[in-house]
Amino acid sequence: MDLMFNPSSSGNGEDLSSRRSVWVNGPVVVGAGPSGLAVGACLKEQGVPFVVLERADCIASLWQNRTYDRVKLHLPKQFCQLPKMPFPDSFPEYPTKRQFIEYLESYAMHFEINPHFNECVQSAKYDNTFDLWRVKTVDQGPAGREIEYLCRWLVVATGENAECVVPDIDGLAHFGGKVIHSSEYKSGDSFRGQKVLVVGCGNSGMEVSLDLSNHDAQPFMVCRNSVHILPRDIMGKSTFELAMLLMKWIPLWLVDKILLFFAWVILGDMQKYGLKRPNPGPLELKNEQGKSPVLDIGALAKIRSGDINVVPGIKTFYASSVELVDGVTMEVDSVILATGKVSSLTRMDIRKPHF
Ligand SMILES: NC(=O)C1=CN([C@@H]2O[C@H](COP(=O)(O)OP(=O)(O)OC[C@H]3O[C@@H](n4cnc5c(N)ncnc54)[C@H](OP(=O)(O)O)[C@@H]3O)[C@@H](O)[C@H]2O)C=CC1
Ligand SMILES: O=C(O)C(=O)Cc1c[nH]c2ccccc12
Repeated sequence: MDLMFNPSSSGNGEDLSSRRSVWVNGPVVVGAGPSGLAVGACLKEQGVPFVVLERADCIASLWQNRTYDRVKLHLPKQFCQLPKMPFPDSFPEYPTKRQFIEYLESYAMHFEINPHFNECVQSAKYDNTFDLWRVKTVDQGPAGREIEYLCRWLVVATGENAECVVPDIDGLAHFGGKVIHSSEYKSGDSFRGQKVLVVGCGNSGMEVSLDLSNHDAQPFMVCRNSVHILPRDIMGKSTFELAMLLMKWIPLWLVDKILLFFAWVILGDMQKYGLKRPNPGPLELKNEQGKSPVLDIGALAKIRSGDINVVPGIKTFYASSVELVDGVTMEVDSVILATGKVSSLTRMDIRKPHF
């Protein structure tokens, strides 16, 4: 039987060398992003042994490898800090990418969380016979070694942004220019002087378009549908904080009306620029469809000034141009797909216990 309990590892899953099955005397946590680290810190404080499995070669790989250089948290730091260790006082209200990563690294070090890197979870199945989880991983290295972790508890902390959404748009394969997903975008520096089609108008599409414009590129941002744009701050307070505060006292629909009133006063009517608002309010939309409102950090001013152009949905790509649903065809040099990300839960085969 390949089930090998390993008392010498004292439940921390070390000393695996050639073994294929490892007993973890506590939970297995999948993912070493902010949530996985937070779970690890809380378990550590309680003296519960655990193992964190991470497919990348570092903690917080989304932040380290799949965000652009100038990104900042767009919610104030008090809403983004992890349990038991606040952000340093010296950090600004909206920490930069570098600061956030620095904080997460010192957090992992402080709580002595040492994830098993380069181990990608393929499946997690609950074995009703033995009353334990069987978590299968594949090493991301060339050997592709497989390990099965056996544990009684499983924490999946793989986040909502694990996999890039790359839509199948007509003709895109024939487009001759550069095509990247927004998660590969680092800076507008390499797009100077180019006409760049940014597909999608969520927070990524808006922020990438702003960054492109700040680097003397000419962004065209596709808004095929509608989007809620809110100011990041309202009268010196973050919109998020204001929304959370109001929600304690008044119903969600009324908070939505208040947010939209402030958005209208501060940002004006954006419809004339091709940015229609969805019918449900911003909080209702987030609650019911998980769609985040855009928090404006400067893109709207660029849209108003004509430095960023909003265009409708895409019909077809050609070798060096794109045809839009309104019949207009325009030459573009590059395409950035700011079309979102999804959780990796559907890729992982997770079977819960049946009682
Ligand atoms: N500074 C920060 O903190 C930042 C935070 N984020 C967060 O990351 C998460 C992901 O954001 P983001 O990457 O913007 O993804 P989103 O899922 O929020 O937005 C995707 C956008 O792509 C559009 N889209 C998808 N497919 C197509 C298509 N085939 N043609 C045209 N448009 C298309 C969607 O339009 P439709 O609505 O019609 O489907 C939508 O506008 C969010 O929670 C966001 O708040 C992102 C960037 C910066
Ligand atoms: O950061 C995100 O992805 C969000 O969705 C933030 C968010 C959720 N609900 C809000 C209400 C007002 C402002 C921001 C948000």
